[in-house]
Amino acid sequence: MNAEDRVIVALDVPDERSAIELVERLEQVSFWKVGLELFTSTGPKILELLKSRQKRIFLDLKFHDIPNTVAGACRAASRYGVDLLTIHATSGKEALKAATEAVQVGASSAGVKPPKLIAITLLTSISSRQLAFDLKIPLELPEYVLEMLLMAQETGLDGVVCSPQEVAQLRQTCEKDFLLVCPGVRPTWAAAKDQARSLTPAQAIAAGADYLVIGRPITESDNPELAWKKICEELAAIS
Ligand SMILES: O=c1ccn([C@@H]2O[C@H](COP(=O)(O)O)[C@@H](O)[C@H]2O)c(=O)[nH]1
Repeated sequence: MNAEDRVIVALDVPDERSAIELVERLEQVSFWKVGLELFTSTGPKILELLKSRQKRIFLDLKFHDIPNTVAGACRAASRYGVDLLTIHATSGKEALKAATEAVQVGASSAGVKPPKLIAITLLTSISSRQLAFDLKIPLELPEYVLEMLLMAQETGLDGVVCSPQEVAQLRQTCEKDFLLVCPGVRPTWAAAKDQARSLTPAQAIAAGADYLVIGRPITESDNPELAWKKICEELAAIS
């Protein structure tokens, strides 16, 4: 895979028009992430628009609910023929198992390939301090993230979302084909904003990430084409 095929750009915009404008500007981007804002605004139409342009799609709806409800949501989402789909690991083992089965059922009922189902371990906006003091989790952050990964592995998921800071440690615990997808990626020239556990694109890939999710450093740049080009050049330099 080319280095640039490992970059998923987060299409965090408010409506269909802004989304299409960006997709047309960044013609070379082959993998787009549709998240809560855009999907809530446009519904599944945005997925059809991306598919008609032969783009791969990460549908990042971060399901978090009881087993029966996440299973229903995963069945429905898997009918769209997307490539990646997310659920929170904190939904629990029963919900993760139910979701794993549901993606197969949903995809086969629509005659499409099932999405890779990946679990959010710990949002990349959460720091060690917040984990301890706000969420009251009595584990060190790397240990907590590892526990979430082990639960995802045990319940048959295809991978996890984690911060680039945990990737090297997690890679040692999982098979090569278990996906490690990293948001919280920041080139040296971009502001961290609300991301608490970041590394640069080159550092994240070198640490073992399969995919990087990058949004605002590209989409909020005055020159998104140049931002994309700089990230691709940074990755090409290490491959
Ligand atoms: O732990 C997580 C899970 C998902 N995200 C999503 O990734 C992008 C990151 O966007 P930036 O603009 O590069 O910060 C965004 O859509 C999040 O919803 C995450 O950041 N952390």
